[in-house]
Amino acid sequence: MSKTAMGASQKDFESAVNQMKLLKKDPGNEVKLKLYAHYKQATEGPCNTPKPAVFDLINKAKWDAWNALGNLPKETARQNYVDLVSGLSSSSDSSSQVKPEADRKQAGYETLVMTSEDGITKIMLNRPTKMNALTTQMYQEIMLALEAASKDDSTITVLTGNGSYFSSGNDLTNFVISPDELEERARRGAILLRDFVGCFIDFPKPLVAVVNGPAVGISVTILRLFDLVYASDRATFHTPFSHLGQTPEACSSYTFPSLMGPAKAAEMLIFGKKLTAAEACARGLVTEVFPDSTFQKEVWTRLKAYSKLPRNALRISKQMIRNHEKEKLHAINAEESRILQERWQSDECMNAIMNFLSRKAKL
Ligand SMILES: CCCCC/C=C/C(=O)SCCNC(=O)CCNC(=O)[C@H](O)C(C)(C)COP(=O)(O)OP(=O)(O)OC[C@H]1O[C@@H](n2cnc3c(N)ncnc32)[C@H](O)[C@@H]1OP(=O)(O)O
Repeated sequence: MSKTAMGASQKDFESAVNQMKLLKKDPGNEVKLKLYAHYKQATEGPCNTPKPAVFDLINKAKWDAWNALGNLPKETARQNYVDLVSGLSSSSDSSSQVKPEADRKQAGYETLVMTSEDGITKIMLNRPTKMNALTTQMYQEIMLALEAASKDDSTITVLTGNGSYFSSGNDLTNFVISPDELEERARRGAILLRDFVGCFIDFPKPLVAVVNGPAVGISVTILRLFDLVYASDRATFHTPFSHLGQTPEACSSYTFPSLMGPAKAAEMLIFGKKLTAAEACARGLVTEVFPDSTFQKEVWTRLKAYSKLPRNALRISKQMIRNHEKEKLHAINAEESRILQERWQSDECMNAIMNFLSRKAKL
């Protein structure tokens, strides 16, 4: 769609609105909120409706997005809307050409980069501008990637993050839903969580976390299910569950007390104390800390050497260490997921999410 010196014409705008109706792929909540806000600004001007009630999550998120545009001129909003739709249409045009199943599986992941060389399969979380926050799609892709890695001929599997963060944990926009969807979404979220954590409990090969930067929430608790955790000295480890009206997951209600003792576990899991990499190492959550300046070089040199060790011996030793606890871990995982299903429907949790989304609270 061409721009004129005056920006998008009314005709361009109307055509973009129609194009949106034909879009095959859901562009995600974040883009939908931006489109909504620019549409309202282009057609009605600055936000002019009363702020919805705090528990009306979906309308509140829409109102916030529109209100955030302030006095943006209608013409600019119109142009932004047209640009947004045009970006979406071109990406969906290219992805709508149906690829053969085999090709799609190879090209595969939208939120991860998966590579395999020197006996190491690397799964890299790839949403660096969102601090690798974990969307529903990402949980699903990680499960698929782990399944593929468990069957490939690599010796070691590595999980790491692209950009400055390892991961900021669960993507809080997963919770932007209308109140009548809440119960069903919480139910599905609990199943997703149980299956996701289950993949780590059952993973058959040595699994290594290369923690390139800060880790939050589930990206911290899951670490106890890895065999090695290497951290940059820039990494921090933060589990602010109570602040979010939530409770521990990934078996951490059991693994953390048994790893560091109940008093230290309580400091992290109940009171949300953020640990430095050195503190996490002292508590046994991290295997070794490296200076950030040499982190990648040192870690990958080490892992390449380990990957040359006899593959079956590594795999069997890992299973011998882990098998004692497997059944117990699955039971704990199921119970933690059940409790979170209830928590996600609580006022405490909804308030905390709204505070983050309206930028009132950050960790
Ligand atoms: C179904 C399974 C559920 C499993 C249960 C799991 C529970 C958890 O993991 S609880 C932990 C949840 N995570 C958080 O509460 C972190 C929230 N994020 C933050 O507090 C901050 O973003 C930060 C401290 C991680 C980073 O702050 P800062 O360096 O100032 O960067 P920004 O806040 O500007 O972030 C850049 C960009 O990324 C978006 N983002 C970051 N983290 C998340 C997140 N967890 N969920 C959604 N979005 C996130 C942030 O909103 C910014 O986006 P834009 O404003 O669009 O640039």
